[in-house]
Amino acid sequence: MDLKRTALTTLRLIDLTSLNDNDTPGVILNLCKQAKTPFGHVPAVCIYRQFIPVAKDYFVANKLDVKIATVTNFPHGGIDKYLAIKETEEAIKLGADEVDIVFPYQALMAGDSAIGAEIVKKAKETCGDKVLKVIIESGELIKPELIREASIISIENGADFIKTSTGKVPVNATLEATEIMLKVIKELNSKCGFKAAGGIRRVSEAVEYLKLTAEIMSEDWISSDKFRFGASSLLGDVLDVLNDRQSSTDNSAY
Ligand SMILES: O=C[C@H](O)COP(=O)(O)O
Repeated sequence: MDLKRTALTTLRLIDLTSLNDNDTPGVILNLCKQAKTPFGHVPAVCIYRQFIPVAKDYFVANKLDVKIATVTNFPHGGIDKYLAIKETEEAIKLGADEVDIVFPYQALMAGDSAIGAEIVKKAKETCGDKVLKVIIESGELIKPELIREASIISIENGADFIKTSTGKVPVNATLEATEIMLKVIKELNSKCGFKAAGGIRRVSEAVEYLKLTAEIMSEDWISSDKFRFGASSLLGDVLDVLNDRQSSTDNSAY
């Protein structure tokens, strides 16, 4: 696939993200305006839940089918299940189409796998037919066996997607974690999707994730109902490539 086609594929997989403490309704409105480009629109925006109404109003008024994702139990993946579920309920009430919940990864590292299973199960019950993505924070889990375990627990308890990272820790999406997570999805013969998030800023990086995913799952598997990039600045590079401003560092394609 040439670089432009790869950029177009990438565009159709981006959860365009703004999760900053200084976000305002104006910042989020601006993000929503960027969701539609001359080359098509991204599948979703990912924002804090207090901004869901702003985004919803904008997409409804502009008749745009861009999903609204938000985050809960974010970013630390605490073990307070009541809080995690209350936040998830609030998100759904506010109109979220997709909830990205942080798995209690620190509890798992300390040997407690039960709380993760419980939170994911209850969160999926709360989401109903809305999409639940479970952020396992693979860069903190570090060990392959823990990344595997968090992925398995999430999938077995109802995750619609497993997601690498919050974007708020030193190590975010990596190809190593991606390989482990995709192999779990495959092994379990699961319908679960995958989201690589945090630190992916260029088409030349995105292409490596697409190549790996095509190798493990197949090229046909890669569509927005199964694969997403969570990214705050990847769209800029995608548009540079599509507009012939070709800023992506190399000519990788897959
Ligand atoms: O879920 C998405 C991440 O928070 C975005 O991270 P990024 O700002 O490094 O692209």
